[in-house]
Amino acid sequence: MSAAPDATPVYSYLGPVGTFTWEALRQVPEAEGAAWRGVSNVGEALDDVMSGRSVAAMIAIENSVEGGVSATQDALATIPGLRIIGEYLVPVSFVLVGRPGTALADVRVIAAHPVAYAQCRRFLESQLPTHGHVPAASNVAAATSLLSSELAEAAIAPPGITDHHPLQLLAENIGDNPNAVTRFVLVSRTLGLPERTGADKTSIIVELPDDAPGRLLEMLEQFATRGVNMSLLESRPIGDALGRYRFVIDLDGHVHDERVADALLGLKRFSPAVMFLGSYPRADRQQIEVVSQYGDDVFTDARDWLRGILSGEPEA
Ligand SMILES: O=C(O)C(=O)C[C@]1(C(=O)O)C=C[C@@H](O)C=C1
Repeated sequence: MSAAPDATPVYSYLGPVGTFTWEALRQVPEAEGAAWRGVSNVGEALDDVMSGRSVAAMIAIENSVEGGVSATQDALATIPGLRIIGEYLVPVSFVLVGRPGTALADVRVIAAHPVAYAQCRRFLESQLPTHGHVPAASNVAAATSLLSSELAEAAIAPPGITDHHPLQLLAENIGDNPNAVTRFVLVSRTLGLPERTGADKTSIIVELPDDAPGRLLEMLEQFATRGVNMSLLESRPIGDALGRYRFVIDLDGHVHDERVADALLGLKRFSPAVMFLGSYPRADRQQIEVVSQYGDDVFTDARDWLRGILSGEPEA
């Protein structure tokens, strides 16, 4: 799982070893026996994929407490050609660690990954109300920074960090929500569209044509009128002016499902910018229940009927 001989596929992930992103990559059977490249941020991971340095990258996309990871959503919206090919869930919990001999009362500054920091607010506000925060590239990087720098007295890290580094546990289970989960996606440019499994998700990013009243409803109607359920809808600023947003959307189903394909065609006619980010198996492998009126055969029958009319066949 380290240095890559020429033909060995490389997978990029937010390193170093032991991050939650590393945990997510351990769930990918194809990455076993491949070379793993630990990088410092999402941009670097995606750059590896775009340049061909790696076949795929694992990146965090959403946390159940903190919401969407904006760096990931914005990168996927602006880098064309990237495709999500898999989804993975990792339960996340956090500990506070310091250099040996440190007491909780000594802590003035905490090193932490911003997404981890945001998930530990309650503990920090009650136990260390006057602390400062230095951002770290990852949870493990936050912890190891204590060993090479005196910038912070403590770090937010994954449980188990003290098994691998000479650090002292200051507090356990400091996350606001004991059931917190982070959702990761495996992103590639070259590994093809995953097959339909019946338990799939499709991710897209959509812009509205203008800000006329009812445009958002018009976008949502594309799904409602085809029986397509949404499991995620988030807005992100486009960035060129105040009040302009793009929508990050997850749909139940695969682009090979007729109802999903038809909804995408409707969206494409309506929106000036639709980005297809991929169809891939859901992490929970839960089969999607499709109302019979939106089954594949209903769409193909309707198409056959129209084809008959166009070719002049008499109606049966
Ligand atoms: O620092 C890590 O361990 C990571 O894998 C990064 C990351 C993230 O980017 O959201 C992953 C899960 C946690 O929610 C906090 C941090």
